[in-house]
Amino acid sequence: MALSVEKWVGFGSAMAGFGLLWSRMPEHVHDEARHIISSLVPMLMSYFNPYEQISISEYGEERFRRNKMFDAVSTYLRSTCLDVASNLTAELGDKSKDHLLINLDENQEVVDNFQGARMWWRLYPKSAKKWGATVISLLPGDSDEQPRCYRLVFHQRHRKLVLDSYLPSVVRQWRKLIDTNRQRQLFTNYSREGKSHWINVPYNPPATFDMLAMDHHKKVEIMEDLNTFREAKEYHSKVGKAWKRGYLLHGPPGTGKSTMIGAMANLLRYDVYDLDLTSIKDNAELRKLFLDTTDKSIIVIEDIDAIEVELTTKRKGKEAAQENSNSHRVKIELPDKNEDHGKVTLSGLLSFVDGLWSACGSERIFVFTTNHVDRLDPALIRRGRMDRHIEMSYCRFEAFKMLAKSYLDITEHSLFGEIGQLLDEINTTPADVADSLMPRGKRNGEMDRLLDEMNGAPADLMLRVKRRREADDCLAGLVETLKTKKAAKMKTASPPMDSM
Ligand SMILES: Nc1ncnc2c1ncn2[C@@H]1O[C@H](COP(=O)(O)OP(=O)(O)OP(=O)(O)O)[C@@H](O)[C@H]1O
Ligand SMILES: [Mg+2]
Repeated sequence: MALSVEKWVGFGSAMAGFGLLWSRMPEHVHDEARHIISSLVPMLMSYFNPYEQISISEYGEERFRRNKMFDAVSTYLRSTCLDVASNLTAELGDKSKDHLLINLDENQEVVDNFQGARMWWRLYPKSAKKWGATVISLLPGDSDEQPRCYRLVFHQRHRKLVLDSYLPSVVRQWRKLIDTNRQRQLFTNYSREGKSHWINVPYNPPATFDMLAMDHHKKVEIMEDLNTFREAKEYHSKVGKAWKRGYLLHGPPGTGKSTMIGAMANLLRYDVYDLDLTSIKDNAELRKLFLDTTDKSIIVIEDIDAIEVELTTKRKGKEAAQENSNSHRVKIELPDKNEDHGKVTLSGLLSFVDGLWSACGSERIFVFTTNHVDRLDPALIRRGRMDRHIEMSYCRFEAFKMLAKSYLDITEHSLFGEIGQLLDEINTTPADVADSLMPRGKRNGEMDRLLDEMNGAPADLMLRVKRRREADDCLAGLVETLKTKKAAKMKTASPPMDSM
């Protein structure tokens, strides 16, 4: 069938050539005959060549810009038609060290079926010449050095199907595939010659919601909220709301706020933009940075309280400001009269969170973190602006059990009761507990002796014994740490003897 498609297309080219020849010799032919033959040529052409084709060049109109449709077709064919192809190419992808990228080789033809219609695809090499036939060409110019291009051949009765359904479905599937396979990026802003830019690095945060130690119901609620947000494109357009969501994560240092951001990025597979306000000159720069962010991203401003303190001090007057003058806090200020020129202002920031500019771009999540929620300006945290306020708190027994499962792979132990009680009595952060649960690999004479005695036992049994011993050590160490903290707390709580 492939051959016959080529034959028909070739025949069409011959007919087209004939039509061209005819148009070049008008003076030798009677006008009326010329008119009849000219109108017959297209009919003959479509009779003899019922196939049409679409070319999708590797580069767009301006030559230097890659044609995304070409990439869409490559990805689509890779996922649907490789099984039937005999000539393939292989290269190492940049996603991971062993990630193989298999593609169709040049000149390899494959057939795809779409709603009962057959589609013939072929990748033409760089210097391929144009075909004749009826061409809807996306290929620019007439230069001999044509870039590589895919040619899609289909029966002319399927033209509408191809243009209205088939190609859009190729693009849809491509977007879905790149969404799941894409390497996520972590962006941060920096300033060069007075201008702000984003730089990025590949981002694979290790944190997941599974390993996040916090109240289970709260965790499930947050995950559901994020999943609902991701699916809520139509809802947002129906109610006329920008498709964005604001989270305020608050709690003492080491309670998992940054870890939660990584877990969110993992769950949604979004990029993260870590916005450093200290290096932004003014609102115009801030706007530029926001406009440079992409959809499906989390925009993070950490320690927003540092900004708010400055804001509050400015409003409270110079005295209070002086107290904080040697702090490293960010200069975000309310626009005093006409003073907003040359500064990043709170209103400038808020215009992106839920003001006029928030409608630019969609599927964005804003996350602000703070250690001091009480210091924040109500304007920043009012409901509707920050959709959810999530408190990350000290480690209690339930959170501890999650950490023990992640770090030591245990769900019960004789010390659990004592640890639970101590955690109720003193405020310890999950970061501190996690630190105690990390096996230090320190030498343990008793364990070495035991393992020596077990010499010759199955390897997995030895490993289990080793793990169990490590867990014993870590939990005993945690009990010690917690007891020391409790003693210190009691000492500060009770008045010194000489004051009695
Ligand atoms: N809730 C938690 N669940 C699991 N691990 C946690 C949790 N909280 C803290 N950790 C551990 O402690 C480390 C520090 O936590 P993280 O940086 O997320 O705290 P934070 O709340 O962002 O602190 P800060 O306010 O100082 O920025 C993490 O790398 C993680 O290993
Ligand atoms: Mg943090």
